[in-house]
Amino acid sequence: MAALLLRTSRGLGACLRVATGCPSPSSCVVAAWSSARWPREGAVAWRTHAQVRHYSSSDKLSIDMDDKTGVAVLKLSNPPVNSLSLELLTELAIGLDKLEMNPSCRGVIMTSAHPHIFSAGLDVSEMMGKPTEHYREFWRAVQEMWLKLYGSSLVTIAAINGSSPAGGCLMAMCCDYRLMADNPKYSIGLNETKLGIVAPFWFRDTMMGVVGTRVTERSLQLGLMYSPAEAVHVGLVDRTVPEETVFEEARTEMARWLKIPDHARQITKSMMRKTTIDHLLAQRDSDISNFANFISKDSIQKSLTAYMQALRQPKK
Ligand SMILES: CCCCCCCC/C=C\C/C=C/C(=O)SCCNC(=O)CCNC(=O)[C@H](O)C(C)(C)COP(=O)(O)OP(=O)(O)OC[C@H]1O[C@@H](n2cnc3c(N)ncnc32)[C@H](O)[C@@H]1OP(=O)(O)O
Repeated sequence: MAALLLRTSRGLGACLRVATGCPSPSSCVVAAWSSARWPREGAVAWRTHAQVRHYSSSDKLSIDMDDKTGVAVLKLSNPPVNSLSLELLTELAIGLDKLEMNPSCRGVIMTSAHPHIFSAGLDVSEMMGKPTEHYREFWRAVQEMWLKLYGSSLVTIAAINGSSPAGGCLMAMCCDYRLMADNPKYSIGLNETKLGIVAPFWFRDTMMGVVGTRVTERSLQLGLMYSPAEAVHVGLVDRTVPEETVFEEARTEMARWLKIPDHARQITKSMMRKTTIDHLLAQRDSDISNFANFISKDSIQKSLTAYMQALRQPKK
C-alpha cells in the first residue's frame, strides 16, 4: 500500500523512477515503461471480482474498467461543454494514474458523455480574473493531465463524438489513435491564437508528433479548426466513422491494438514520446511561471474577456 500511495501521490514519472531505481526523469523513461506493468503489490488494491468496475468518484468523469477485456472507458461528463476545469483536470490525472496502476488494464477509450461536444478545451473562466497562485495551480494541473495521458503506457484511443477545440484537441492528440464522428458540424484543432493566446511548446510538440511540422506551423499560427474530413486529410484524425458507430469502432480498433504484445508496443511508444515528455519535465516550473505571467497581463485578460463575450452572443 505504501508503494501505491507513493505512486499515486507523486505521479507516474516519479513513481516509475522509484520502481526502476532511476535517478532522473530524463534517463529512465524507456526502462520505466518497460517495467511499469510489473509492480503488482500496490495494484492489488484495484483488483475486483466484478467484471466491470466503476473507478471515478467524480460526477464530471466516469471511468468503467472491464477486467475481462482489459479495456477502460473514460467519459467526460462536465456539462454544458466538457470544459477542463481545475477539478476535472485533477480527476483526469488521478483516474489515468489508477488505470496505469491496474495490472488488468491494457487500454483506455476516451470519449464524451454528451453528444456534440468532445471537450471545449481548457475552462477559460479558470484563466480570467484570478490570483496568480490560482493560475499556477491550474497550469500545473494541465501539465499533470498531459503527462499522464501523453505518457500513458496503455493503448489510448479517442472516440471523438463532437467538437474538440484547443485543450480538447490536445487530449485527443495525446491518444494513440483518433476516430471522429463524420458530422460536418463538428470541428477540431488548436485555435489558441484566435483567443489571443499562445499554445505552449508541449502543445506544439504533441501536434507535430501527429501531423508534422508544416501542418502544425500553419494550424497554430492561423488557429485552424478542421472539419472531420479535413482533419483526416491533414492526419489530425485517423479516420471518420458514422456518428452512431464511433464508440463501437473505437472498441474494434482497440482490439486490433491489443493484439500487439504490450512490452514491445510500450517501449516503442516511449521511444517516440520520451524527448517531448523530458522537455516539459525539465522545464515544468518555468513553464508554469511563463503561463502565470502571460495570462495575468492586462492585454491577455482583455482578449479572453472579448472572446468569452463573443461566444455568448446568439449564434447566427
Ligand atoms: C510566451 C509564451 C507563454 C506561454 C503561455 C501559454 C498560454 C497558453 C494558455 C492556454 C492554452 C489554452 C488552451 C485552451 O483550451 S483555451 C479554450 C479554447 N476553447 C475554445 O475556444 C472553445 C470555445 N467554445 C466553443 O467553441 C463552443 O462553445 C463549442 C463549439 C465548444 C460548443 O458550442 P455550443 O454547443 O454552441 O455551446 P456554447 O458556445 O453556447 O457554449 C455553452 C456555454 O459554455 C461556455 N463555454 C464554451 N466553451 C468554454 C470554455 N472553453 N471555457 C469556459 N466556458 C466555455 C459558453 O460561454 C457558454 O456559456 P453560457 O453562455 O454562460 O451558457
